[in-house]
Amino acid sequence: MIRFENVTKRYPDGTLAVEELSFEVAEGELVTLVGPSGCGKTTTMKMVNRLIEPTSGRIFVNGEDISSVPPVQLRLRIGYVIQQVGLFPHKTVLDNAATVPHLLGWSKSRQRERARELLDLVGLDPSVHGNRYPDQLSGGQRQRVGVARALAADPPVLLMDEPFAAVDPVVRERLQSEFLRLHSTLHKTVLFVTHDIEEAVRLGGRMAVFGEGRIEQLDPPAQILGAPATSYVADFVGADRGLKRLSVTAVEPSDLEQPPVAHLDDRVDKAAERMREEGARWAVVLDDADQLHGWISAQMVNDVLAGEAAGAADAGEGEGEGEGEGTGVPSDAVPAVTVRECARRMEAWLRLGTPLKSAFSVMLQHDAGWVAVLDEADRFVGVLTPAGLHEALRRSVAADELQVPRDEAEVETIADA
Ligand SMILES: Nc1ncnc2c1ncn2[C@@H]1O[C@H](COP(=O)(O)OP(=O)(O)OP(=O)(O)O)[C@@H](O)[C@H]1O
Repeated sequence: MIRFENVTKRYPDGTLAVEELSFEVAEGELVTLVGPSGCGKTTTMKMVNRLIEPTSGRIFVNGEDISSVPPVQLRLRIGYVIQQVGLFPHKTVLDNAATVPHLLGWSKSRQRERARELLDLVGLDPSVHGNRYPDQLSGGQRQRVGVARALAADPPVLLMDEPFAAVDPVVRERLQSEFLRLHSTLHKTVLFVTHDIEEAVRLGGRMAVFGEGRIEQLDPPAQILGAPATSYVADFVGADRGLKRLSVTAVEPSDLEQPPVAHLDDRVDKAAERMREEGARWAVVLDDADQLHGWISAQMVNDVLAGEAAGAADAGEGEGEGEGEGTGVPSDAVPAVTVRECARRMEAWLRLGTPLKSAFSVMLQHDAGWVAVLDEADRFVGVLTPAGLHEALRRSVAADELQVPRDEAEVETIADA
């Protein structure tokens, strides 16, 4: 959708901002451009809508060499969002959002309708915010209007230059999530410039790490963090790249452990037997529909059984029956207690595909040594433990290096030595 062919930009004062840049962004792809200040990210982006003309080389948008497309016409096809939104202060939010449809000569009612639709899409209520002026909005709301305006004429390409840099971290994270949601439904081709590696990692289907005037690596974030192509990239993404990688590595079935499973209506002594056989100290408890209910521990079961046995022994005293082993009562005198009566609820769960970072956060939040993992249909598929999480991360790095699926990557641990 966007293709750079040997593009160089030298400014009139001799500064070489971009040198022999060649790369391609596929239709519907979101590529983040990240790198230190002055490395040429903005120059690269502004050449796509001809705010800056290359010194040499060619740029294609949707197969068309843009040097032959008049800039104004080109810009109507390319949405553009910048850090200092640049909303017209004397125009209402609705009129700002309708800027491009207005330029395209749409009827007034169609412009309005589209502006309302877009405001809604970016999470602003048109009936509340539509008639306000930009200075009556928060910074985050202004950015949303900027995104709405860029999307109004449904351009296939979106250029975003540090669009969320001026808002506080909490609002930024929310805007990022909303933008990801938007991107997953609208499938625009997006070039997104940012200083912030976390943002580049979170948003980018691929991320382009810029060195001086050139791309050092253009790969999915997980690969950049796991297998940086050069020492420059490794330094740039930082020594904590393993931690950053947590947010782009998804929980997969091969990361999970399979503890014993008990159902609510099972007898606890049977569940205890299963735990004993598998050498486990606890079991996951599922309901009749195989959905997560919670857990039981061997200790909880033993306590219940001992309590029931003592009760039965009291009730049986003086009746002259034979004694059962250990508990002092006949085993068939122990009433059938079900798992339902001693299971505990478990709230710590997540879905397959959740990033490991969120999995870790759920573990910490629930103070749990494991979290249950469910599939799309809410069926229990296994548990993730802290050790499993660590191994998942290491295997995903190894898998990227070997270019194999994660479940085929093996890693050695000190415990194996
Ligand atoms: N109009 C200009 N004239 C001369 N040099 C320029 C001009 N605009 C940018 N540059 C230089 O070109 C280089 C690349 O600038 P550019 O703005 O593309 O970098 P950037 O990676 O976007 O930086 P930042 O993250 O700080 O915005 C820098 O050295 C910059 O000083």
